[in-house]
Amino acid sequence: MQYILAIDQGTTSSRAIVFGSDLKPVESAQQEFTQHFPRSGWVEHDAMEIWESVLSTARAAIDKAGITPGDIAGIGITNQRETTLVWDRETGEPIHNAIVWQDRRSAEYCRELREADFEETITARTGLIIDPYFSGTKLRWLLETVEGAREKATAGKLAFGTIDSWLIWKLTGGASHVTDATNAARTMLYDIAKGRWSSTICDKLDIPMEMLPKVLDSAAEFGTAQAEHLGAEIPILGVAGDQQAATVGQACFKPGMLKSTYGTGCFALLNTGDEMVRSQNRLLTTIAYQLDGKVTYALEGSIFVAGAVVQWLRDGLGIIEAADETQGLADQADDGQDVIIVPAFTGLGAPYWEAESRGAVFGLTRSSGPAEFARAALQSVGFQTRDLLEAMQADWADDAPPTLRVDGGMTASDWTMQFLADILGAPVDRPEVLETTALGAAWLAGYKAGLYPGPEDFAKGWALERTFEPQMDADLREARHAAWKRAVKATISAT
Ligand SMILES: Nc1ncnc2c1ncn2[C@@H]1O[C@H](COP(=O)(O)OP(=O)(O)O)[C@@H](O)[C@H]1O
Ligand SMILES: O=P(O)(O)OC[C@H](O)CO
Repeated sequence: MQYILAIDQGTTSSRAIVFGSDLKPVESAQQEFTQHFPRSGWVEHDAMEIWESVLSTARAAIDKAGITPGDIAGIGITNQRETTLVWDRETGEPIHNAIVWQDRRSAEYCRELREADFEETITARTGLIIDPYFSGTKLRWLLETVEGAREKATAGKLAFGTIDSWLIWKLTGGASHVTDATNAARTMLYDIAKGRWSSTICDKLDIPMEMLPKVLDSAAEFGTAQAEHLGAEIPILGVAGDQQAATVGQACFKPGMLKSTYGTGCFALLNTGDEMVRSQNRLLTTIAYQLDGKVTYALEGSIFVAGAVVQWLRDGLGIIEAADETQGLADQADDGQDVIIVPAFTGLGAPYWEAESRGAVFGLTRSSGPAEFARAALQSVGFQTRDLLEAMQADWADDAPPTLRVDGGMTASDWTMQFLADILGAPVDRPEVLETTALGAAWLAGYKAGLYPGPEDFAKGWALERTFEPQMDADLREARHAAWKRAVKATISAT
């Protein structure tokens, strides 16, 4: 038994990576799947398509690695978080498409909850703020909207899950309905201090608790994948939301360590140890990981659009064919123009939390073109990160600003990483392994299987590929950031 299979089910693609006993990736496979946008601000996924993409990438990675499935000691699953699914326990059929984390359809209900003065109750228990981002109000929408759903749910016939729960259910042939603490922490239904589902919140949102999964540690026995799926019975031993798995993969095990992941969105997590830091700056308090029954907390800043702005250049505007063309274009942009894109396509996340804002472009001239759009798109990611980190430093003031460890698909862009260092005025560390999300999930499973070392020795294996040092003049940096803040303000007031 010398391998671990990591399944990384992301917002735009599913990936499977086989890791060896030395924690190095052996082979991988990846598959994109369909994004459904039925209305403005709505985003859905077909849960069966997700399941099939996971199955086929997992099989392909095992095939490519040329290993015997029986030699896999365990499976680690990491997933896009908050995305909400309800399925029928008897038939195993989803009752509706999955409602994706980016989806804003429950914005109106969130406003009602806030107006009913329920935010304090939610924040005190879950560490979150009221926003359509989290699963709770999406789940309520499904129960209210899908015919017969509420009656069936009350009768215990329906199961709710985030994508980890769905994949475990499918892999185990319906034997396990479970999740881990990091995923539970994103539902807006879970009490992160008490470590259990909150009946107060479920009552208020009218969610029958019968439909909620059992919550386990991030390294635990989640069930056994049936042989018909991957060629052998394989235990599922590690589960974490993708941002938490990246925190683990970046070996941010000590309080004060910070990572930021650039995929579809961008998520910065600061390890706060056993302290549940309550943000004064509209950041989230969440669970970083739960090992051996012990919870480690984090402060999180969540940005909904990072790499997605590059996808928009490609799919929406058609000005590039591939993401990596953006940096060449950005280099050609006219220094005399200051085009700013505020990519609030699905509202603004931390620290603004403006669910109903939509994107805006500022500073256009007759000669603004693809190069200026590409530069503004990449810069928007740096600007948003600075807003997050400023909020984080205000909440975690007694320490020196931590070094930022970055990962995720977009960190392949040197241009973006250099601008990030410039606008932060601080160094940015990019590790050798950019697939830290999958690595984190693999480590959780391998740790549970006894194949991988404990956190301290695992952390020693973290290797730096490159540090981006800030080069921008300080006055220019502040002027640029001030222009961005004005653009955000104007975007919000245009809602
Ligand atoms: N060279 C690049 N320059 C800019 N953006 C990139 C580059 N490569 C990938 N991206 C962006 O990174 C994202 C993919 O990252 P990934 O970590 O796979 O995301 P996810 O897990 O959310 O599906 C896409 O949104 C893509 O546009
Ligand atoms: O799929 P990603 O990597 O953009 O991550 C999505 C997050 O988990 C949403 O909270």
